[in-house]
Amino acid sequence: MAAFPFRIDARDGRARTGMIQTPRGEIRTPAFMPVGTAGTVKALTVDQVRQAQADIILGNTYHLMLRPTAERVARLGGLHKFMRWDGPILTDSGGFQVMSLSKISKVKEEAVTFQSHLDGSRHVLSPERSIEIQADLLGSDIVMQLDECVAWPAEEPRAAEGMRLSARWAERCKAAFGARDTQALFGIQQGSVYEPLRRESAERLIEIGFDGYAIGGLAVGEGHAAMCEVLDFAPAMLPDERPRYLMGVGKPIDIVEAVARGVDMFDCVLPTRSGRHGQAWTWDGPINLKNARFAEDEAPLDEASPCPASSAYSKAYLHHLVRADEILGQVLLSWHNVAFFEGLMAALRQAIAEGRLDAFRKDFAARQ
Ligand SMILES: CNc1nc2c(CC[C@H]3O[C@@H](OC)[C@@H]4OC(C)(C)O[C@@H]43)c3nc(N)[nH]c(=O)c3cc2[nH]1
Repeated sequence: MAAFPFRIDARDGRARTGMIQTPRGEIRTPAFMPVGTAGTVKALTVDQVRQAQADIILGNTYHLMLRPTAERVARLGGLHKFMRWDGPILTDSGGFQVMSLSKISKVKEEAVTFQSHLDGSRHVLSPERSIEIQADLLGSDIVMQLDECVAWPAEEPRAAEGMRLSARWAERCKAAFGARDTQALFGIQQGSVYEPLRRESAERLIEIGFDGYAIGGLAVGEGHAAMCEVLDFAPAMLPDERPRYLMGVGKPIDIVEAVARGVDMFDCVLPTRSGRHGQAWTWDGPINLKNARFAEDEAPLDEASPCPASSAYSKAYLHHLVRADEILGQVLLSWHNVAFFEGLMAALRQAIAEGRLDAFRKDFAARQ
């Protein structure tokens, strides 16, 4: 197992900024990872994703094992070659998607069994099978353990049951992963909103030993305030010298507040999903280009941005594309949004490096 070197260059309170060194390139932290669920960051080419300043993207076991199947991706040279992305890829283990997407899923000690949401075919996802798919077949650089993300709200006994199953699966994932030295394996902390359970989860993961530690079980409907309450104690339970990844988060304000509480890595479908629906994220909060007020607004979304989608096209044109349901509207807004999220991360890294994160947070919150 390769503990990719993680260099922390500066700290501001609990926040850190630095860099994770991987065999396929560097990841500047705090980092935002665009989601490429089925082997594509939806509506964007990998060149546009790279130009938007993303260092790493996400792939997913659940989607790719169903279509085109992980074996086919392997026969075609692995996920990087298949989708022409030459930077690092992090893959999620599939547990979360089985629970949220598939039909008739059953969680047992041995494995999760489920029916495909595409054609109803039956599948089995065990810790060992998830590691095989991610590490051997897709060729992911950062592999996530298979876990059970318990739905929110969860009573403490149910949360404890899911957390302990995830801890046992963490052990099996570590054993299946073995001593690979060019790929990393991350454990996932569970325990819902309960501090004692989060602590037990962290202790069990540290005992097993991982290259990085994710905070799972959040961004599942609890809302911003409840998420921040958990983040007031959960990240600090994880090793300070390893990367901390908050799964599925989030809106810009969620990211800012989680960075301030010690989180280093984020993923969310929001920039691409909202872009496909006409929404553009800006420093003054989100706007929807479908709105008539943009019909003759000749200004671009952000003329200071290096991303052409943000600085070269008028809002009037984007308004037209969205109203006409033109594919280019989805492309340009997805591109702008990914560039905006990466620009937010760059601003956060700079604020931490200069010791002015609190001022940044206050100013950012006031403008949303
Ligand atoms: C949105 N809120 C949210 N997402 C979560 C995830 C999945 C994150 C995956 O879901 C997609 O984001 C919706 C992303 O696109 C793909 C590529 C499908 O994978 C990413 C989680 N994953 C695991 N293994 N365990 C968790 O406790 C967990 C919690 C989450 N909370």
